[in-house]
Amino acid sequence: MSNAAAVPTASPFLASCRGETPVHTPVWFMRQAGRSLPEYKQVREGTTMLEACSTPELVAEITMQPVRRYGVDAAIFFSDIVVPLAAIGVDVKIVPGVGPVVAEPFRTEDDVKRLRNLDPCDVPYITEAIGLLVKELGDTPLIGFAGAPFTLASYLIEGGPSRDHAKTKALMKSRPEIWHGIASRLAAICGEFLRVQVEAGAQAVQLFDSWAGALSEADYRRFALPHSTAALMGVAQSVPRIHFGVGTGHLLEAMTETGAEVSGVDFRIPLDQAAKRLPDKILQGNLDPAVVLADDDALIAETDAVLEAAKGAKGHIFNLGHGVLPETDPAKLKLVVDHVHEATAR
Ligand SMILES: O=C(O)CCc1c2[nH]c(c1CC(=O)O)Cc1[nH]c(c(CC(=O)O)c1CCC(=O)O)Cc1[nH]c(c(CC(=O)O)c1CCC(=O)O)Cc1[nH]c(c(CCC(=O)O)c1CC(=O)O)C2
Repeated sequence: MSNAAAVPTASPFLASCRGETPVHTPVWFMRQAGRSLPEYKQVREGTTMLEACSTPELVAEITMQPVRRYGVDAAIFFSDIVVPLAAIGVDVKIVPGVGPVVAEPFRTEDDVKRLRNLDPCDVPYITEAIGLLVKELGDTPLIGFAGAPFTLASYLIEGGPSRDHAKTKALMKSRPEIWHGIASRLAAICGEFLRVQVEAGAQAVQLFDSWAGALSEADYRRFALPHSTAALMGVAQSVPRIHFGVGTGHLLEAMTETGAEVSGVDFRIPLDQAAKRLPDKILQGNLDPAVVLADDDALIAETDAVLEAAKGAKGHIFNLGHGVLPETDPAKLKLVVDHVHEATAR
């Protein structure tokens, strides 16, 4: 970590990431920008997701929309986990209602060579968009992000979203040299994608291993952990790193071995249990995104339950336990932000 850690920060989010005591519990939401906001749908008219991600002015506007509307303590860069893959020439599309779809799945030794290193000049729009955002965000930190090697590899090998990741697991076990060839190249690509964002002004990063929960602990340690560790290594000495996965209650300890300073917890495990297992970790989460669709009383009660459960943690960043659901009413998220700030003001 750079010596910036020695200088107290005005940002409750960065203070929490560093284990310092913030003026209130910071709150932001995964997928806070995007389909749940009417203003997002307006600006996205007529552009594909990947076109939007490579248009700096659009990325900056979309990233700012939830910051303006909610007063969250951090912005997350509006991009997507497949952006670096498209940038190096992989034929990947994001199909609305489906997700990332890869035209020619990766399955053979020759396919490994299709993954070249990412160069900053492949993604000039990332540097430009973050340059615009840093100016507009002022004291609100920007979180950069990347998808983790296992999750990205699953999209490349399966050819799109998958429930059982069967082709990925079969390849792992029958051709481990192909698996590690693909995953190690993805780790280098992810690491460079994170580094470019930090270089441009992101003050924290999050590595999303959305599908790691599909692995047993033994398989996670053998096939995923080394590559997630490599992906995070590139920004280890510069900014706080958050590592999050879905359905990863059985992997909490193993995922901390990537070196990430903050552990993202999904909504399936209470934060007091996570705190007992990770006593020296800052925890992020973990309201169930579906609860945001409940009535206000239930929503506040569940928000208070998350805050109560987090009291035993070394530090807490309030978030959902997965991304904001597209059908979410923005007024509900505003209610959560204001309540968390009021309930935890020091
Ligand atoms: O249709 C649109 O307008 C774009 C939808 C959209 C995408 N990335 C996006 C957005 C904005 C938003 O979430 O509304 C934009 C996006 N994708 C992501 C992030 C980072 C974050 O979650 O805060 C963000 C930025 C969110 C923000 O700036 O607030 C990361 C992402 N994309 C993806 C994944 C892995 C996964 O969820 O499968 C993940 C990891 C996070 C997670 O687990 O939720 C892949 C992906 N990209 C995308 C989709 C949605 C496809 C669909 O259902 O239409 C999907 C698959 C899915 O979410 O089920 C496209």
